[in-house]
Amino acid sequence: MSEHIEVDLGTRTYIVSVGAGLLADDAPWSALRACRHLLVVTDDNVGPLYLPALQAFVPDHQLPVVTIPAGETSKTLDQCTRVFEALAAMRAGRDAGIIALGGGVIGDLAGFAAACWMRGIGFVQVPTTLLAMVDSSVGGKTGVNLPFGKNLVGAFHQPEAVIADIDTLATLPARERAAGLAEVVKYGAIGDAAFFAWLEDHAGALVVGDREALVHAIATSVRHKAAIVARDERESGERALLNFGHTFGHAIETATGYRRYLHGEAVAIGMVQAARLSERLGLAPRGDGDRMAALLERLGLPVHPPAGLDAMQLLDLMRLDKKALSSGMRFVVWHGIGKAELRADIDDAEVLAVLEA
Ligand SMILES: NC(=O)c1ccc[n+]([C@@H]2O[C@H](COP(=O)([O-])OP(=O)(O)OC[C@H]3O[C@@H](n4cnc5c(N)ncnc54)[C@H](O)[C@@H]3O)[C@@H](O)[C@H]2O)c1
Ligand SMILES: O=C(O)C(=O)C[C@@H](O)[C@H](O)[C@H](O)COP(=O)(O)O
Ligand SMILES: [Zn+2]
Repeated sequence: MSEHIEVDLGTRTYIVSVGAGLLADDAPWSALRACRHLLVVTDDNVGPLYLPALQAFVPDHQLPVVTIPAGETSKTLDQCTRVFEALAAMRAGRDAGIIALGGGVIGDLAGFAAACWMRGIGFVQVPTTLLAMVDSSVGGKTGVNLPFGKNLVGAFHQPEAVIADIDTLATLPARERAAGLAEVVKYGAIGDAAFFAWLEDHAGALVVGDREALVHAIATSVRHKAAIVARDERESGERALLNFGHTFGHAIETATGYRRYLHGEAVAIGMVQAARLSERLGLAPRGDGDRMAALLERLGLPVHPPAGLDAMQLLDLMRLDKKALSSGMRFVVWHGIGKAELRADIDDAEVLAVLEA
């Protein structure tokens, strides 16, 4: 049984398919059927596991593949250049397409390469991590990191389709599953108190990778994201709520060289910091931050920032956040479980107090 969720963007509308066995049918191919050249981008964990399923559809020739070393430190312009070199070697034109097979690192990087090659070619997202299924494969934010900050070079470029085969989650390490659950908690925290309560009731099942619970969490998350993206594709307003916890989280990832924390782990810490900031400002009811931290901890996520990070350095990194305006930083503040708001009037001193706590 598969779920098909529409991301309604007019002529660029596409479907997110969530279900079992999708890699074994021709779903990733059908969206790119008109492409003269196809390139698969994957990483060195995912490729050996799931490339054979894609290759089965073209038994007569070897699929062109770029394999990136796994992990966040590969989300770079250098690795993106390898994709461009492969496209050039194939003599790929504007009718070429890319299949992004992997987690969010692969989806963001391959999507960015697709956005840039000849000013834009088609691509299909085939997410294989929970995080990529619930968040990164949907919505068209693509890009790479710089040492100065996360996703600083990027483009909005929507995929032609998203094929989330939940069978691939069977090989995903538990730590990676937990990282994906952080973004799932985010949807409940910013806009769906009933879903947040469901997550509290099903935390045990989610931690052990119960299929039914995961499918419900994925489909609910994708529905939330698809609806927000359809209303505000380019983050001129509401979409910024999806950045809850990310101003803090991205600064932590950057300050630790993209090595110490998975993105979802940094977001978990960042959401708790955003909750604490909101509590300090009297915006969130006291106790809701503790409730969120308790859920995240039960899901196996960190909720405290590491000791030894310099608060001023973090504040400086946060100033390069994409939500910032000439007037200063903007924060997604929290009004407690199920409600968040984008605000531009937050005093740096309050932020510093949270960073120093
Ligand atoms: N574009 C967006 O809207 C958006 C949203 C959220 C996160 N992101 C980005 O996504 C990235 C994080 O994505 P991620 O958490 O998927 O990380 P990731 O892509 O690094 O994948 C995590 C790890 O799991 C491995 N892996 C992937 N699928 C597997 C499978 N099925 N079985 C076994 N191993 C598997 C990978 O090789 C990697 O080591 C970050 O760069 C973040 O900034 C983007
Ligand atoms: O889709 C969005 O919009 C998000 O903000 C989702 C986030 O989970 C994701 O990490 C995103 O890549 C962050 O975007 P950025 O604009 O802050 O780089
Ligand atoms: Zn995120």
